Amino acid sequence: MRCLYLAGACGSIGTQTLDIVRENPSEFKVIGMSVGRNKELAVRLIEEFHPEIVCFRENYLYELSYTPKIVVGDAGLLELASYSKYEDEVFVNALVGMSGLMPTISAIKAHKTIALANKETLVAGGDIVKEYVKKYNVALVPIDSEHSAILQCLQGESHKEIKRLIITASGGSFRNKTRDELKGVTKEAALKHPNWSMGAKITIDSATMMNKGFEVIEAHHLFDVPYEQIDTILHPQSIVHSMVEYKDGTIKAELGVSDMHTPISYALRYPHHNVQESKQLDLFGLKLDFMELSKDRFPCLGYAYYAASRGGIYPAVLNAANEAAVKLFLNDKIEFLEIERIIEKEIKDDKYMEIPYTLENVVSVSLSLMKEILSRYGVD
Ligand SMILES: NC(=O)C1=CN([C@@H]2O[C@H](COP(=O)(O)OP(=O)(O)OC[C@H]3O[C@@H](n4cnc5c(N)ncnc54)[C@H](OP(=O)(O)O)[C@@H]3O)[C@@H](O)[C@H]2O)C=CC1
Ligand SMILES: CC(=O)[C@@H](O)[C@H](O)COP(=O)(O)O
Ligand SMILES: [Mn+2]
Repeated sequence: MRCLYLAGACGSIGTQTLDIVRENPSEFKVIGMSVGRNKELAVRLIEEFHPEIVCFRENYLYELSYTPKIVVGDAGLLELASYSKYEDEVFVNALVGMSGLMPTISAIKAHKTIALANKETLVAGGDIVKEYVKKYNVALVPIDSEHSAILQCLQGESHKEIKRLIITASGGSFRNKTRDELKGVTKEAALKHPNWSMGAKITIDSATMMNKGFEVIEAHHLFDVPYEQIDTILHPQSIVHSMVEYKDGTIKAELGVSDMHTPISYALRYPHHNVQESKQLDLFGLKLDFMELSKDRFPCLGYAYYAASRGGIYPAVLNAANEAAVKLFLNDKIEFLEIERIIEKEIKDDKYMEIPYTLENVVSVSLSLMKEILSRYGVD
């Protein structure tokens, strides 16, 4: 029995993780969960899964039929991640944003396997997280669909044979628009992803292509592949979830329907696939297009490579500026194109070069930058 600690249980990845637990009660048990601001959903999930420890995002009064250990807020997330009683424990990080970094580190210190959806963890603190992974000798398994695909394509292969990783991108909600047509696009339109149903932040990240930039950084850390060997390609159907090209010309790809249950299930069972049948891809009539992904059309992708090349704290600055800018866009404070302008200004600023890359600095610089950008527009 794998014992799960699920942070972000009420979100898109969180609820899909719980679908898998619900269908496989002999394989998985939820020992802990963190719930969000949707009180009704939070209570429903707690009553259904009866975790021993629950982290509430805010300090409301909840009426429950039993008495779990209750913890609250950011400190509570760390308690949830550190709580440990069982043999085979997995911390599923389905939080969104910078809030995912410290709980990941606490869970590593508690010797838990990490099933990671929260890509911001690796964008902001990749090298530091990897040091902890090594020191505590835990497994870090990606949930993100592209990285799940790459992980599968790398099974049994040796690093020296890899030519490049090829990460596929759908193009997001505005993929058919020119840059001129992006002026004045609405939040409602931005939130309509063509292929995946996901939380609001990642859907906007997909529309700006920052999601792909983050995935390049995430892949670099997960698979120890240099940035020069990580490419992206436009693939509007999101059927090929990513590929690995080998030096002998072989390309391995992972294909499937656009359903996050599959990569979540693989991460929970790694290195095994689910033995029960789920949604199958219909190979007849399958149409697969691949096109160049232009950094002129999608500058955020270029910003991610640029921040990565600057190294040190710059990927954390990229992440924090993006997180604040997306929040402003979702709060109707800025236009869509302002997101990339806010990010560009920060990553081109030389002032961050003097800041040593430590965990403390990653957290403090990120939080103060987010606060500063939000305060420019009167948002907390
Ligand atoms: N959704 C997807 O298909 C995919 C997502 N990912 C990545 O997975 C992560 C989760 O994404 P997704 O599920 O879409 O996001 P959602 O917004 O749907 O869910 C995130 C959950 O985390 C909770 N949360 C956020 N911040 C905090 C905090 N500070 N303290 C406590 N709880 C918090 C939210 O609470 P509340 O309910 O109050 O908002 C919400 O329930 C992201 O990093 C995303 O990039 C990667 C690949 C695919
Ligand atoms: C499902 C998933 O992994 C998302 O990160 C997805 O990749 C978003 O799609 P695009 O960023 O390719 O639009
Ligand atoms: Mn992805």
